[in-house]
Amino acid sequence: MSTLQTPSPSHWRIPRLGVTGGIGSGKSTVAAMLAAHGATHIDADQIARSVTAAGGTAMAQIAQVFGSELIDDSGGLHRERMRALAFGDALARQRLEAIVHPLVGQATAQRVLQAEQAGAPLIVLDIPLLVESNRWNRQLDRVLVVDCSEATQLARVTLRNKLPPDAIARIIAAQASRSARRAAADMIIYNDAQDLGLLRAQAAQIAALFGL
Ligand SMILES: Nc1ncnc2c1ncn2[C@@H]1O[C@H](COP(=O)(O)OP(=O)(O)OP(=O)(O)O)[C@@H](O)[C@H]1O
Repeated sequence: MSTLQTPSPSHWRIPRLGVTGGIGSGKSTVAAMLAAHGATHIDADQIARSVTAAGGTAMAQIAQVFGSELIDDSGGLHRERMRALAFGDALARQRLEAIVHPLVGQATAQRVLQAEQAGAPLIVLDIPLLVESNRWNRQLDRVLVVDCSEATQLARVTLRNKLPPDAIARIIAAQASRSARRAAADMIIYNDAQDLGLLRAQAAQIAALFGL
């Protein structure tokens, strides 16, 4: 478990809760449940998709560095080629991340500011690669990890994305291990049950910890 950092009263601000977990763990579902209790949900994945959509802030740089090969017909990032590149060429992945991640960070910071100005009681940042990247640590007050077995991840992602098992296994292997994720957690929800009611009850307990 990481050390809890309580801001001093003079710097007191709206709490920021990072929610993370492996692919298919249920983090977006939990974040949406917390939003139903009144939290503002900021989705880093959705922000990453918007900066790499046609006209997105990352696209000019991506075209400059990678050429037209990574651009789809609409002018956005060609996701299928990007995935193939990212899994086959570590250097290319790093170059792409060096373009995209700072822009996601900036857009996220802007959304946080907007949520603070709007007086949100809790800001939930849904960040798939929170543990893999060390850029978020200092911006979060607490980290909630949604954890489940690889068998559960495989079953859920097979159902949702219709991806073959070996492709899902590759994604799981490229992400942080369960133990690394749990070591970064202040709170953990174990989400192996196929039961949204149970998950909702756990999310309600977390929301209550923040006074929601
Ligand atoms: N406890 C549960 N009971 C039933 N279905 C669940 C449960 N938890 C998650 N799911 C389902 O599993 C799928 C994956 O959940 P979700 O999208 O929240 O995961 P995620 O961690 O955000 O995944 P990704 O990283 O791929 O975006 C969804 O279809 C969701 O409805």
